Amino acid sequence: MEQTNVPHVMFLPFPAQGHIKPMMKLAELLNQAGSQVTFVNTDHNHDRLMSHTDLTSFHDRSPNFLFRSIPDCLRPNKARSLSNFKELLDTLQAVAKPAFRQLLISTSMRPTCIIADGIMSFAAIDVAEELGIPVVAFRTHNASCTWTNFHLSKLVEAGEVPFPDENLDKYITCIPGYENVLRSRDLPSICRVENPGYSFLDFFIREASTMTRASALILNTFHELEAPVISRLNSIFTKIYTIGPLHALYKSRTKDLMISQSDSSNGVGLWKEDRSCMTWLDSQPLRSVIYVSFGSLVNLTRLQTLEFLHGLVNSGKPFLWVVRPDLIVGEFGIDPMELEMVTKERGFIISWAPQEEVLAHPAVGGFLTHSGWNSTLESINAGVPMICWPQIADQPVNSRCVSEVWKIGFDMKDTCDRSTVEKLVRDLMDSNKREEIMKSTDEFARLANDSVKQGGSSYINLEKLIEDIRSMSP
Ligand SMILES: O=c1ccn([C@@H]2O[C@H](COP(=O)(O)OP(=O)(O)O[C@H]3O[C@H](CO)[C@@H](O)[C@H](O)[C@H]3O)[C@@H](O)[C@H]2O)c(=O)[nH]1
Repeated sequence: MEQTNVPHVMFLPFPAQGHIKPMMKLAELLNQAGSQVTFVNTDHNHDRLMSHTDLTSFHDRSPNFLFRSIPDCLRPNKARSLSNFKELLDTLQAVAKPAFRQLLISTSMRPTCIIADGIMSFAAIDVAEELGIPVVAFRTHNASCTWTNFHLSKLVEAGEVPFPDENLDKYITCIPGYENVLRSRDLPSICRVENPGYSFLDFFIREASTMTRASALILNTFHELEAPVISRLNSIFTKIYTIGPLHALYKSRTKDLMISQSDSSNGVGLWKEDRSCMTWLDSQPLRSVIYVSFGSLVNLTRLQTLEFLHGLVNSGKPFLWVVRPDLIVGEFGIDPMELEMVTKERGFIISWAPQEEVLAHPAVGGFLTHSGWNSTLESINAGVPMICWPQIADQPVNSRCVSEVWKIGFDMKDTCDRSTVEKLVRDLMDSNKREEIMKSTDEFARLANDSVKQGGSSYINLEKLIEDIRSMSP
């Protein structure tokens, strides 16, 4: 394989929007700092990304950037949604490692390093070790959930997972630093199992362990938000680069480098954005709108959709609601026309929003979210308080941190009824509770914004990462 002094970084994200998006931002930042980048998606996501990407403007701002793909071996017409997640994970585990190895040995320019998603360690680490290429793990969760995941096997050993009884409000004892924070119900969703051999839990225990063979860890968070747990993570990784919020760091760096951006997601995404909501937002009063989105994976039943709908309408607040097309075609889904009829007066329904821009719009005063980490971080950065309705993965941990640690929102975990939705929307949007919450929301927004400016913690950590990758070059 050819060697040059230009560092070549190969990215391997897990095939989901919430993983690809932050890794793409970092990939572009490294590319703009002089690295050759190869970004490896699955064939399915590669095609989706290409169909929504303005490649001309992309390559104008990010030259020397190659897209490559590997199969995921799921039937082409099968949705890569939550309902097929287990099948996707199974096929990926069967094919990704040999396909990635093949790609590495056939590439004309040997990578200086691989930045692999923490939950793609099964595909990246053995191969990288065999070929002598350093790997840096990128975990797309926050530090709190990453730390929690490193304790999954301890939770099983201690008999705290599977949950010993029906009381989900019991505090967990074996995660240092979280003894008075996390209850059973706040653990990652994979802990809600009947027996510890359950494949998702087993998979995440294995991945957490394999990931520790990486030489360093990248987290999309900022030091000022999670300093205590980041220092605990230093007992596992001596080198940790906290470089979040990455979307904001991206904006800050590209501004400094005077590189133009096309739109909020920089012209790269798995869904096509509908910008019509921006005009609607322009017509709404200051801080009056509640933005509602459950990310790219979470599904709602018809019943849940109706509870949210009535709660929102009864709150009397205008709302902007992202209803993904795949959300409403399911067996229990709701017809978007039906939704639109009921919401006509106060609501605006959209299939995919330019979310970063929506959250930054002055009309938006609150965010009803599933607590995906990207959404949470985007909300923190925009200074928008949250109502959290966590469902899967890291979301229960994130919502607990939002309500109990950072105090920037409410957690409606494990409830879904119209009266709770109505009450929490009113509390968040115009009660004296809002005043309290806004104090910490404003403070964390300030800290997030400072961290991505020149001299800020995330800005400096990105420079360290760039330097460390350069020093790996022969
Ligand atoms: O209409 C929309 C809705 C979402 N987004 C973007 O899509 C991303 C969604 O990411 P996230 O909030 O993290 O949710 P998921 O897509 O559900 O992400 C998965 O991956 C994340 C990172 O690992 C986890 O934190 C989540 O729990 C997991 O569900 C964000 O950047 C949003 O800005 C849009 O641009 N438009």
